[in-house]
Amino acid sequence: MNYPCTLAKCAATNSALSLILRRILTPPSVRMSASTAESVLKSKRALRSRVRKALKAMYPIQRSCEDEAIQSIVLNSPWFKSSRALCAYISCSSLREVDTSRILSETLRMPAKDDSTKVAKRLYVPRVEDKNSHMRMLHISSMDDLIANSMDILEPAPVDANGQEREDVLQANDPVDLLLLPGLAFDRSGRRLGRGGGYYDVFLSRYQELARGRSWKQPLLVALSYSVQIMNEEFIPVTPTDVPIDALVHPGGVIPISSAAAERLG
Ligand SMILES: Nc1nc2c(c(=O)[nH]1)N(C=O)[C@@H](CNc1ccc(C(=O)N[C@@H](CCC(=O)O)C(=O)O)cc1)CN2
Ligand SMILES: Nc1ncnc2c1ncn2[C@@H]1O[C@H](COP(=O)(O)OP(=O)(O)OP(=O)(O)O)[C@@H](O)[C@H]1O
Repeated sequence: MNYPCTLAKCAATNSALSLILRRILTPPSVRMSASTAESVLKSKRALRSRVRKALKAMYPIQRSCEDEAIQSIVLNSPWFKSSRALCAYISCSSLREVDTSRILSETLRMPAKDDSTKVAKRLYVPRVEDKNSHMRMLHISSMDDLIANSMDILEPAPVDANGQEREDVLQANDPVDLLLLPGLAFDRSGRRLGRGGGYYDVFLSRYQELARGRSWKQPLLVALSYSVQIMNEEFIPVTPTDVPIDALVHPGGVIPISSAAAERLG
C-alpha cells in the first residue's frame, strides 16, 4: 500500500489538469508568453517573501496603531457608512493582515431604531471551496457563524445553524457596493499582490462579469494596507488576470485610484 504516493500523484495530476483547463479557459487576449509568465511568477514570489519579512519585523505597537488608524478611516468614511451590502475579509493575525474586527462588528451591528444616520448592511465573507482558486463569499449575520478552516482562517460553514444554505453573493438578487480586500503589496496605481492563490482575482473577475450582465454599478474595490505594504509605482509585477483596485486605505488616509473611486470618495 502506498497511499501518500498515490495521493501525491493525484495532486500532481489535478494541478496539471487545472493548469491545462486554465489555459483553455483563459482568452488569448490575457495570455502571456511562457517565459514572461515564468519570470513574473518568480518576481511575485520574491516580493511576497520580502513583504512577509517586513510585516513580521513590524513592532506589535506599530501594527496595532496602524490597525486602529485604518479601521477608523474606514468606519468614519461616507462610502462605508452609506454602503448597504459588502464583502470583507476576516483578518488573520498570524498572516499579519490589517485587522478588520471592528469593521466587521460595526457592519453586523443593527442601527438603533431612532438613528437615521446608519443603514443596516448585508455582509458576505470568504469561504475557500477548493485549491483551484475557488472561493465563495457567503452571507453571515454574526461572528458566531464562523469556524477556523485548515489554514486557521475563520470562515462560515455553507449552511447556517437552522440548516439553511447561506446566500452566495454570486446568487444574490441585489449587488454589493463595496469590497474590502486583503493582500501583501499594493501601489498608488491600483496594483495588488495577493498571497498567490488567485482566489480574489478569480472571484473579482466573476463578480465584475455578473455586475456587467445585470447592469449593476460595479462595487468599489478598496484594499487595506499597512505602510510597509505600499510599493513604488510599477514595482509590483502584474499579469493580465490581476484585477486592479479602486482605492487604498493606509494609516495616513485614503488613496483614490480609479475614476469610480474619485467620484465616490470625493
Ligand atoms: N483573511 C483572509 N481570508 C482569505 C484570504 C486572505 O488572503 N485573507 N484569501 C485570499 O486568497 C483566501 C484564502 N487564501 C489563502 C492563501 C494563502 C494563505 C497562506 O497561509 N499563505 C501563507 C504561505 C503559504 C505557502 O506559500 O506555503 C502566507 O502567505 O504566509 C492563506 C489563505 C480566502 N480567505
Ligand atoms: N481570472 C482568472 N482566471 C483563471 N486563473 C486565474 C485568474 N486570476 C488568477 N488566476 C491564476 O491564479 C494563480 C495565482 O494568481 P496570482 O499570483 O495573481 O494571485 P494573487 O493575486 O497573489 O492571489 P489572490 O488573487 O488570491 O489575492 C495564477 O496561476 C493565475 O494565473
